[in-house]
Amino acid sequence: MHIAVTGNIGAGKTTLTTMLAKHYGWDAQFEDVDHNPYLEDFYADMSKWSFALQIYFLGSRFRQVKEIRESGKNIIQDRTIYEDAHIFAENLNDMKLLSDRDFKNYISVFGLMKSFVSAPDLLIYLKSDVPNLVKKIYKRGREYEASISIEYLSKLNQKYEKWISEYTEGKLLVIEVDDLDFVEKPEDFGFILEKIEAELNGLF
Ligand SMILES: Nc1ncnc2c1ncn2[C@@H]1O[C@H](COP(=O)(O)OP(=O)(O)O)[C@@H](O)[C@H]1O
Ligand SMILES: Nc1ncnc2c1ncn2[C@H]1C[C@H](O)[C@@H](COP(=O)(O)O)O1
Repeated sequence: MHIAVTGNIGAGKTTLTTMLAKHYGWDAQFEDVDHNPYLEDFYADMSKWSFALQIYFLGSRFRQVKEIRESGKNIIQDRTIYEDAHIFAENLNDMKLLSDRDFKNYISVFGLMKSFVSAPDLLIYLKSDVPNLVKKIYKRGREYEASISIEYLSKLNQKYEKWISEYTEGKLLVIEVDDLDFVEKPEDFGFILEKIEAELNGLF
């Protein structure tokens, strides 16, 4: 079984993925952030590094897709390949930080890869508003993310809302996380587990 956690930067994906993997004994797949050779440069100069970063994330995410297909294990994944294309690359193109020529090139490679990608059995969307995302990004304290603007996060949130409203590839669970503290409050984590189990009924 393949479960994926989706949502904007700082929504709580990595935290929830870690907690669910521990709770259910699933294997977890995380984003390539700490050893990412482009991320810090990207935040310093988005226009210069956007194409290189998108190609890097696409390759790294496709490697995960391949592992999920081949492993036969229960896997929970922190962010999907769809988000790279439909949220981040598209938004960078809208913001003129990724040229039309590079975006077309990227989308043509993504299109080829897409035919090998199966949607997760369950997609869990962590919905959060921009002020809360800012607070959580600040709490996490990655220095290079200090330059992330409200405008950038708002545009990403709009893309997420549109993408989720049109998502039909598999089961979808939307969790509004702004009033939940699943890190500190066991009852909030319990609330999320109940929702997941209701969706998974029939998949196990
Ligand atoms: N629901 C929550 N309540 C309180 N703190 C949270 C919550 N979700 C995430 N956090 C905190 O916010 C920060 C960012 O969370 P993280 O899981 O890294 O987000 P993401 O992977 O979506 O970018 C972390 O410091 C985490 O502990
Ligand atoms: N495809 C991407 N393009 C630009 N930036 C991306 C992409 N995928 C992830 N990121 C960034 C956003 C954050 O700074 C880090 C980690 O993501 P997070 O949502 O905090 O788990 O990578």
